[in-house]
Amino acid sequence: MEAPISEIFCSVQGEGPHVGVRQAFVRFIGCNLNCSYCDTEPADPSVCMFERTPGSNSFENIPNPLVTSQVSELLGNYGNIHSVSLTGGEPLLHADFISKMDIPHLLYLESNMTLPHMAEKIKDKVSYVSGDIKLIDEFEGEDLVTHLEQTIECFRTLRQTKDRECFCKLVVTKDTVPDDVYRMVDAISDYVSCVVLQPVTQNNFSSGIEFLLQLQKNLLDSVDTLIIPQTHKMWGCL
Ligand SMILES: C[S@@+](CC[C@H](N)C(=O)[O-])C[C@H]1O[C@@H](n2cnc3c(N)ncnc32)[C@H](O)[C@@H]1O
Ligand SMILES: Nc1nc2[nH]cc(C(=O)O)c2c(=O)[nH]1
Ligand code: SF4
Ligand SMILES: [Mg+2]
Repeated sequence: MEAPISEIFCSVQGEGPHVGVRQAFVRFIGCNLNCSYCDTEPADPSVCMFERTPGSNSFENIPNPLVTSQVSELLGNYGNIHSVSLTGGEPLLHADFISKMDIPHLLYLESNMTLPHMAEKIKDKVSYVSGDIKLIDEFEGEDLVTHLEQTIECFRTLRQTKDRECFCKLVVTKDTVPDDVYRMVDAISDYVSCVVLQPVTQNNFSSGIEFLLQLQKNLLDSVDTLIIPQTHKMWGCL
């Protein structure tokens, strides 16, 4: 089983309720969405950039695609990691690969939650689910209804259980519509431990602090709600 991977590195989780834990990251190539705010540039698909020494900014180029045993071997270079973040791009596009991974670490899935059938394939392999609600202007009309239904189905499939932590992240921009947030959070609140409002990181987003605090105040009536920015960008780690 093989997959195209853009980078493998060891850093510190910069987002969500586990900010600060030491994690290895496996970033898969390819995404089924096109979020205007996406901070992940399309990589050179021919190579996987592997940072052997965490924080060294020194990368080895490994030809793509990689097989699962290669990923296991590369991850063996990192000690004392809390979990392995499977991200991208959209990792659920590579659910078959993920289902075949065999590593002695907990798996932390970072997903846009739009591929419920793929989620079904790995629901018993992942210990942490960081699921986004994508309130993006890519969808309208019937497509929007389908998108939101698939998101809810994904959260239902990957919901919090005694063996799997599941929380929701929602990137807040100046275009975020409060009622859309309240409606979607209400639909998935039974499946998650908490909701994280993640301020978009981009040059022109006005601080929006009052807006964020109002959203949090209203969401706290129904679900634990945190405001956590992308912290890795504050100190420049990967
Ligand atoms: C790059 S995505 C990859 C995983 C998956 N495709 C997703 O969107 O959840 C990882 C996380 O970064 C967040 N993100 C991407 N660009 C961002 C930005 N400009 N500001 C804040 N969060 C951002 C996404 O919302 C997601 O929670
Ligand atoms: N440090 C760090 N934390 C992260 N949390 C989610 C990330 C992602 O791109 O999926 C990410 C990332 O790219 N770097
Ligand atoms: S789903 Fe994730 S990787 Fe895909 S465009 Fe949106 S933020 Fe970027
Ligand atoms: Mg990132």
